[in-house]
Amino acid sequence: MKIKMLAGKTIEINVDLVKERAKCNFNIREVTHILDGGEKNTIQRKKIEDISLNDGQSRDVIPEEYLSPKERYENAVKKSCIYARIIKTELMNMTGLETLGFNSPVFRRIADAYFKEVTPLLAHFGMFVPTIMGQCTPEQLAHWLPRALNFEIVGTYVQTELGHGTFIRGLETTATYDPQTEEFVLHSPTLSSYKWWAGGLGKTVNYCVVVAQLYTKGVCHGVHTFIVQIRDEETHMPLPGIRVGDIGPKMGYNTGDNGFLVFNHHRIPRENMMMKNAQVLKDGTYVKVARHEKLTYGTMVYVRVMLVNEMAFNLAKAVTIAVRYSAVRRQSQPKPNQPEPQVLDYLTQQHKLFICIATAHALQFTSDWLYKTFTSVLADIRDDKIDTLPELHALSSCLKAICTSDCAAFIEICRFACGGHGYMASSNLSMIYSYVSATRTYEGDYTVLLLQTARFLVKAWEQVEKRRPVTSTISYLSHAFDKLKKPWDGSNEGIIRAFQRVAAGKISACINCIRYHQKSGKDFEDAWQLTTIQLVAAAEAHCRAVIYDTYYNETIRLTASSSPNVKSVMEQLCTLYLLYWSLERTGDLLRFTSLSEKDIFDLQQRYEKMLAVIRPNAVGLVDAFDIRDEILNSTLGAYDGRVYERLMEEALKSPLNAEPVNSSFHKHLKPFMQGKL
Ligand SMILES: CCCCCCCCCCCCCC(=O)SCCNC(=O)CCNC(=O)[C@H](O)C(C)(C)COP(=O)(O)OP(=O)(O)OC[C@H]1O[C@@H](n2cnc3c(N)ncnc32)[C@H](O)[C@@H]1OP(=O)(O)O
Ligand SMILES: Cc1cc2nc3c(=O)[nH]c(=O)nc-3n(C[C@H](O)[C@H](O)[C@H](O)COP(=O)(O)OP(=O)(O)OC[C@H]3O[C@@H](n4cnc5c(N)ncnc54)[C@H](O)[C@@H]3O)c2cc1C
Repeated sequence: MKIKMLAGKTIEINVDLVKERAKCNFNIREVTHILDGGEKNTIQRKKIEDISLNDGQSRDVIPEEYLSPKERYENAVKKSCIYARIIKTELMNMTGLETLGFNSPVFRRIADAYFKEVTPLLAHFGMFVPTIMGQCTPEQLAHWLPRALNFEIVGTYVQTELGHGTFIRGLETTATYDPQTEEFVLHSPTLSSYKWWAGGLGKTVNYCVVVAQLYTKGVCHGVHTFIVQIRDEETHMPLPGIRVGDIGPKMGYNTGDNGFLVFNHHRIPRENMMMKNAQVLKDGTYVKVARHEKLTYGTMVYVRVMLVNEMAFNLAKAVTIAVRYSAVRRQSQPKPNQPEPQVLDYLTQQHKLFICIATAHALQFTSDWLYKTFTSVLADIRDDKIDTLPELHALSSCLKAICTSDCAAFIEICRFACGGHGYMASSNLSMIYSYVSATRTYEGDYTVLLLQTARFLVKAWEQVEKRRPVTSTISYLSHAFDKLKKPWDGSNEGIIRAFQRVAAGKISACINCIRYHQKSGKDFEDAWQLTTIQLVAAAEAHCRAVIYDTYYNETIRLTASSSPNVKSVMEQLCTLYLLYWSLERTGDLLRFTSLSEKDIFDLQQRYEKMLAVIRPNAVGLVDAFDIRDEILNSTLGAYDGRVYERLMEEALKSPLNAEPVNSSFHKHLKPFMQGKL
């Protein structure tokens, strides 16, 4: 151990980590600024973290794992109130911070210090408020938004039912307009129509956005959104006509009180229909306002966009833990009479971990780019231009699918990289994994969303065939008609072009397959179904080509004025990313490009050399994510590397250690061992 001063405090730091930090050849702060989107953002983030975390209010006295489900929930509610109060009273009003909004990634970061799992208010922040902002008329906005922002009401987003989550058009809850009383009657006609899953619904919220089939004058107009009060504002008792409760234990999100909701002819005022995109007049006349009917799905698009950023951060947390631990951990003896190496020195360990660092960068840059695209499409929609929406839907769908899926897979690899100790709850890797694993399913399942992107790609292909212009993210499709394969080019640009060729080749193969089935007498829907495995693969290939291109171009742009070593290390990571995926996808490259076996050999050599080049900077690179210990919440990943001390300290908190002999010994084990049971 070595003593070091950090933020005015004296702390002991593991010697190996001290050596690693001394080896780092680039300016860590500079990389932090790039990842934060500029030095100003870093300063602001740190200020917010200081305000929210320095007083220790985020910490639990007893680790959450030792609480009963009820206590865990109650503790999460208590801390949610502290967390929300800080955001509301101390942060949102600070000069320069007003524009951040609830869902700023900075606030999301702090939440991880407060909640090992999630806050029961997650859907209030993440879905209820954004739906109000996106689906209300100005008058409705003036009524509901201040109440929601001030937490006078807390809400959630209630869409999924027992019978349907994916197929929104198949939802069964009805909202039938009654012109006599100028009310909607909400009803759950079947067991499968019971609302299921919404976060915070079980016990926390008193309002919600409900997605239901709208009936007026005997006609069904499809799904629409309604603001529904479900609990009394004073007593919190469920209102008449409402049955509501918690759905029980889950793989994660256990402090999120996901709930069920059943309506028995529950009446709400006509004004509670969210009327920005469609209206029901007092006499029951239905008026469509929006030019695109899928604008009702706007909150889902928003959350899909936000989730890409969420993935970048969660992977950054996991790889910070795994890299620091791998620098501290020593194991085996490859050479006799030599000290045990740090496990980070094993090439296989570098193979597991450096791709995770690179992926966190790739997802961060892609998420920033996607968010900009999202805000520009929102501006278009405000100007009544809706032609950019399909591309945003296609992009946000595939990026949400691939980023959540890759992130979950890489977090699991981070756990593998930490051996047995990675399996300890106190490593925090299991919590991070269970949180991220759900993101692959919610807000649109992986396969379903990739098929949405595939639908867009197939249409785009038809445009390209007709020599019509297409948007920038699919402009590469036009090269698919080039007859000759270009010679293999292993430069970064060459690899990106090769993967665009792969994506175009896969889309082309899908088109051929659909047409083949149609020629053999199948209708389009059946031909589509018979091609779906390939369509998912094509959408994945397209998505990866978008990520490679974005990551590469953003790295060049963002490091244009960086110091030489920062520029180098960021470019090395980007190259590593491209080499990694080239080796992962040699089959595709052999099929669609002129890659040879010799080229694969070269790629492998370059990849392994790149691991060695990055090795001395590995700890510096995870330090550059600049994630405070309170947020990491990990015995293995803390900045000081006191891994074994922390593991032991945490173990001693187990209630089983409170007494030398547990009563079950005398009650069960002893009689059993003595043959008396
Ligand atoms: C937020 C801050 C923190 C973040 C983390 C915390 C998060 C908070 C916690 C969250 C916890 C979790 C919370 C939760 O989980 S909330 C529940 C989330 N649920 C889902 O995401 C359900 C997924 N299902 C769907 O989205 C739809 O039903 C799909 C898309 C599958 C089909 O739908 P449908 O059957 O109706 O449509 P269609 O297939 O006939 O296609 C018809 C046309 O519509 C176009 N289309 C479809 N969709 C969109 C769209 N969105 N924008 C623009 N266009 C769209 C489509 O391309 C097609 O176009 P075209 O080909 O005809 O031209
Ligand atoms: C932790 C968590 C929190 C959630 N929070 C909320 C919330 O706050 N509010 C809310 O409304 N909902 C919420 N949900 C629900 C979530 O949005 C749905 O579970 C999700 O959209 C998937 O829908 P599903 O459960 O109907 O899956 P299904 O659609 O039944 O999927 C089952 C399988 O069928 C496949 N499949 C389905 N349709 C197709 C198709 N057309 N083609 C090919 N394959 C298909 C899927 O790929 C999947 O493998 C939450 C879920 C979880 C896990």
